[in-house]
Amino acid sequence: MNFKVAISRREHFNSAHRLHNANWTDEMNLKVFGKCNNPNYHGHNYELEVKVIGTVNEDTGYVIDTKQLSDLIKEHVLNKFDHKNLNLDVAEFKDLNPTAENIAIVTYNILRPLIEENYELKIKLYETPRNFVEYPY
Ligand SMILES: Nc1nc2c(c(=O)[nH]1)N=C([C@H](O)[C@H](O)COP(=O)(O)OP(=O)(O)OP(=O)(O)O)CN2
Repeated sequence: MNFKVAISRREHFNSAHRLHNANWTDEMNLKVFGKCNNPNYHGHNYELEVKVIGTVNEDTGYVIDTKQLSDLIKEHVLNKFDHKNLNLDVAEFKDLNPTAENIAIVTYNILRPLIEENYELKIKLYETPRNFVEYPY
């Protein structure tokens, strides 16, 4: 029997960032991004949920081992983002605004090749307890 199940792993990381569009004036940046444009950067305690949807393996009873999923996230995402300045330290955000939306897309693109091809992958990222994004939607 092919049972399709979604399994998720939650991790967290702390990063600094600044929302800024280099093609705009300072005034425009301040108008659009407000306090998030502060040149001194600011930090968030991000909560990351990685969901894998696939069929349950009859031998293991797993879609994917959560330990394996956690290790993948830690090695490939958290090592890159945790306790880093996203604008300055992370190559993916050199020319990309580190909004919650873009962090979720970058996370998806990092993990997608590492998850079995015929499994679905979904990212949910909480930037604050009240602001979160989902990709793909
Ligand atoms: N579409 C987006 N909008 C905003 C983003 C984003 O990434 N995508 N980011 C920010 C800020 O970086 C940050 O998330 C907002 O911080 P803050 O206002 O402190 O957070 P809260 O909304 O949770 O705090 P309140 O106290 O509820 O205002 C802004 N917009």
